[in-house]
Amino acid sequence: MRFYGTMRVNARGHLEIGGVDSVDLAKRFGTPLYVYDVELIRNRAKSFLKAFRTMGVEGQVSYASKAFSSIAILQLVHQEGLGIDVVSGGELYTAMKAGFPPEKIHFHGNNKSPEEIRMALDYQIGCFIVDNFYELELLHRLCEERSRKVNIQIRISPGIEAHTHHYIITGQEDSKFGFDLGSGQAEEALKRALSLPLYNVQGFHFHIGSQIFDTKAYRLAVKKIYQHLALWKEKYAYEPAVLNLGGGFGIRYTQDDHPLPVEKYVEAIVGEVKKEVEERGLSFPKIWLEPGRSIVGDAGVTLYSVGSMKEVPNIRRYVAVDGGMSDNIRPALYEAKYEAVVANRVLEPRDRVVSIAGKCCESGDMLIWDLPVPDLQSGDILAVFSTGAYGYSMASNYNRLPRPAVVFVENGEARLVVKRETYEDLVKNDLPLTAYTNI
Ligand SMILES: Cc1ncc(COP(=O)(O)O)c(C=O)c1O
Ligand SMILES: N[C@@H](CCCC[NH3+])C(=O)O
Repeated sequence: MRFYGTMRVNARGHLEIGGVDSVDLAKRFGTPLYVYDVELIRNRAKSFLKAFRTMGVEGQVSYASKAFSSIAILQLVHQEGLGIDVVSGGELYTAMKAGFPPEKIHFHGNNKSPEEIRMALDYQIGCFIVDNFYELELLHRLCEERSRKVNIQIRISPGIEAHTHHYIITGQEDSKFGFDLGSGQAEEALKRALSLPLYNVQGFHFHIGSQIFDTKAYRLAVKKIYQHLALWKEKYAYEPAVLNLGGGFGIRYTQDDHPLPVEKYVEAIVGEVKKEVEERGLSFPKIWLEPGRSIVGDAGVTLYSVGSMKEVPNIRRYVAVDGGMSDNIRPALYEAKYEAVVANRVLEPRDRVVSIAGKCCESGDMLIWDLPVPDLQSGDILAVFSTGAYGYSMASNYNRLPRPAVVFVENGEARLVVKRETYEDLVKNDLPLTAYTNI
């Protein structure tokens, strides 16, 4: 097992994160528990910003808050100088509750409701990423209603298939997101947007997918869009002030993943844009990125307590933990792979192989197949790595399991940032049959 960030093994042979013993964390806050290495999050945010500075270009880095949204994480990324992207009224509300400056928020989504749009207009957020013709008209109508002019970016689907799980590619032609580039939809969207007086068309956005390990698809997408930008300058005298390339930068879940340092993505993207604008005599736009997973993904670790075990003779040993698909749906949804250690016995030889089952009533609720471990006992603490992105944010109350607590650790201190849900939380919106029939 390769440790990273502030993780290490302490003198008790326990996994330590942010200078705090993870076994103590499990005792103090209970399990399952999401633990975030704050220093690692800060460093990831800094690396993106530094990469732009090193390249000598203006960049905006907006954390994709769908990866993990809570008041504390948004305050943390704000401290580090990032903007954010939100995709729903709920994410926007969380950002406003966190005191996030509205001008540094931009709003994504392929089906923003009129209520969500009005809310964003009233908060005076920085930019709307317009996804489709319906929204192009709707947003403008609501701008008229509120007498407000807004910044927009046009989301393009560039027709690129990035090499990743087919559920998380988004830039291909046959996609629910954005205006298709090849068929002329994107041009039509630009033409219409330019004719609408309450729009300031900042530029274009694309996001080609998630958990991408090379720079090829980004470079290709830049190349593709510039073929059109040169033409659009001639036809509409329009050049984008912003080119937003979304997120998608891969992280390490297991030893088979070999992510690039974030600087490499920034270098490749900036390099490609520079080449294109120089060749075509266009002006250099401000480049925006929207990393989610690469900011918080490997900074998150989930701690579970080991409970029951079952041996299927000559086949497999199942070890069940006190969480599962309710706090991490990714193995069931994407066949996502994870690595883990026994946090209270990290240095012991890992001479057994077991499969880690969740506690939900689904055969598919398996967190890790074939994990090497020491001889496990009920009560051991299992630490699953790289759960920081799309773990808590995709958690559910399936089987009426309360969602875990979330703790930030830094410099030897632990801070509770999301309370564990209670059974009372689970029923607080339920109404008895009598109330229901009276509505
Ligand atoms: C529009 C957009 N931007 C940014 C992201 C963040 O992606 P990632 O977490 O892979 O960096 C996503 C999610 O895939 C997205 O849909
Ligand atoms: N939720 C996904 C990725 C999709 C991101 C949102 N466009 C994951 O866990 O990997």
